[in-house]
Amino acid sequence: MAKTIQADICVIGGGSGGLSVAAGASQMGAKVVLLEKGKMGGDCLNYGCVPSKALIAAGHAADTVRHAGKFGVNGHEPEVDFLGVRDHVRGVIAAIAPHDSVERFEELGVTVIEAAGSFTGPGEMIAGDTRIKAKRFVIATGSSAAVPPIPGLDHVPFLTNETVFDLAERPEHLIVIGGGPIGAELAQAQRRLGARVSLLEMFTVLGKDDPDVTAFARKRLVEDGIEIHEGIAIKEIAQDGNGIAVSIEVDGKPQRIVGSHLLVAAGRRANVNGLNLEAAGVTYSAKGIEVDARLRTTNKKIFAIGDVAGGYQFTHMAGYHAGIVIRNVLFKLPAKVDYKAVPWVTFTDPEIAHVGLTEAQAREQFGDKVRALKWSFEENDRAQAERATEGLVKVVVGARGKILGASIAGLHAGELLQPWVLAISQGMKIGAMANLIAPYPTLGEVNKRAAGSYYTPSLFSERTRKIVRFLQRF
Ligand SMILES: Cc1cc2nc3c(=O)[nH]c(=O)nc-3n(C[C@H](O)[C@H](O)[C@H](O)COP(=O)(O)OP(=O)(O)OC[C@H]3O[C@@H](n4cnc5c(N)ncnc54)[C@H](O)[C@@H]3O)c2cc1C
Ligand SMILES: NC(=O)c1ccc[n+]([C@@H]2O[C@H](COP(=O)([O-])OP(=O)(O)OC[C@H]3O[C@@H](n4cnc5c(N)ncnc54)[C@H](O)[C@@H]3O)[C@@H](O)[C@H]2O)c1
Repeated sequence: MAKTIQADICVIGGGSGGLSVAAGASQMGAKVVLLEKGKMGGDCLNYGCVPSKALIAAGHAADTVRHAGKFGVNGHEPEVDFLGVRDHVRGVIAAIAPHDSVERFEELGVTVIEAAGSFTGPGEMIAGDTRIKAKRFVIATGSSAAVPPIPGLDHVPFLTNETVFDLAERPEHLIVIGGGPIGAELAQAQRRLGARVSLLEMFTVLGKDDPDVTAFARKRLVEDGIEIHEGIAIKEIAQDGNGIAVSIEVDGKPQRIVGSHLLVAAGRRANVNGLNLEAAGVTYSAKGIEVDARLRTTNKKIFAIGDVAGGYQFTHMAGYHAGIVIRNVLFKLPAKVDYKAVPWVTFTDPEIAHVGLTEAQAREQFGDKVRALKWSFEENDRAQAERATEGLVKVVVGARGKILGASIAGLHAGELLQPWVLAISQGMKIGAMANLIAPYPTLGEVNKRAAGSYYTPSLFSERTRKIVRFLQRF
């Protein structure tokens, strides 16, 4: 017979979103139950951001050795110990894991149940042998790799983000399906660690970002030796001896690529299976759980946050959602999401970072009032010293210099983006960035210079010259 617990909030899923709600709500005095069916920390810690960034760091180390010659330092082809790389990735996860552990959450006063939750009605669910009745539920069950319906894919072994970080040896030839952030980041890391890599993308690599900036990442992926096949259709996948054969069509012509390993990174699907959402009156579609601007589902006592809510699928958005839910549930405030300053970074080398509107989106909304300001990393002294001159800041401004969006390609683009996130969230104008004193020599000067270029046409015009000449008479 199941025992019953009463709670103020029951959180389903101990990943980026669920842990933030549970920790916050419990420390603010609510009685919280947290259900986790897998590993605490969710995708980000165990199968996502953390292992991917650790693998990228290993790839970067290999690349630094390989190309050290440009600094006059003995550069050579590095020897990569793949087991050592795997240990490094596991070590990084282990260093962060205590922060997300059952022990820490129980110390914070959260009741953690390590079992899958399933609704049995609009206000209760069952997890293992426990029935939970709660005033509010927060569904934070995340997403998993979507497996495209390609003939033959279900008959061959393939890797996803849940298994790729367990590889104990270098893949001889890794075929990656999907050129989004997961595909591009992992393709480059694996290539730099010595694998041959083929990247297959039905549209364009990193197609969600501004092509002016993604061009820099794409160029480097090619220079690294990744074989990119864009605009292709995958017709069939089959076992070929010990390898895997992928038949593709490029401009109507068939081609066959045989690799040793296959990684599927073709988008995500929301984790709703087994939740029995029908019993709770929660509506969902293939995109995820339907939510309103307060992140309430069709059952107003049940919220959905993070990847399962189907919008921006980033750890920082799951964290942002958690804050909105806490304000709604604990403080009874009608807090709503505001997506005007959502940043994201793809951790290829060079990094690609974006916030706000792209130039195309801004022109669609504001027509020819929009100006795009660009500044190249080549003009930055620090980038020259670091030999990292391949990069660009592109800022989109509207009427009276209002900052609408920014995209950056280049070394540390993710760090360089942050002032633009603040500027857009605070509704600032371009003059604010143009007038700040940027320390020399920093990469951050590119932001000031891009902003300053807004004034170039009027500052160096014939009209200004006439005014200056006139004023010099006195
Ligand atoms: C390879 C990769 C790299 C990424 N890199 C980045 C990055 O650099 N930056 C970034 O911002 N984002 C990145 N992401 C995205 C990021 O991982 C997700 O956006 C984030 O983890 C979403 O958090 P969440 O809380 O919604 O879900 P998750 O963190 O996935 O947590 C969901 C949890 O719910 C549990 N669960 C599911 N169903 C149930 C159930 N019925 N009962 C109990 N528990 C359940 C799962 O076991 C899981 O632990 C990356 C993703 C991948 C795959
Ligand atoms: N740095 C980061 O912040 C980061 C890193 C990794 C993942 N993520 C998050 O995870 C999400 C999922 O990443 P993702 O890369 O899997 O998804 P995605 O949807 O961004 O990209 C998937 C790509 O696969 C392609 N594709 C789909 N089916 C295909 C097929 N049959 N053949 C060839 N190509 C196909 C799509 O055209 C698309 O370009 C991202 O959108 C992002 O929200 C973030």
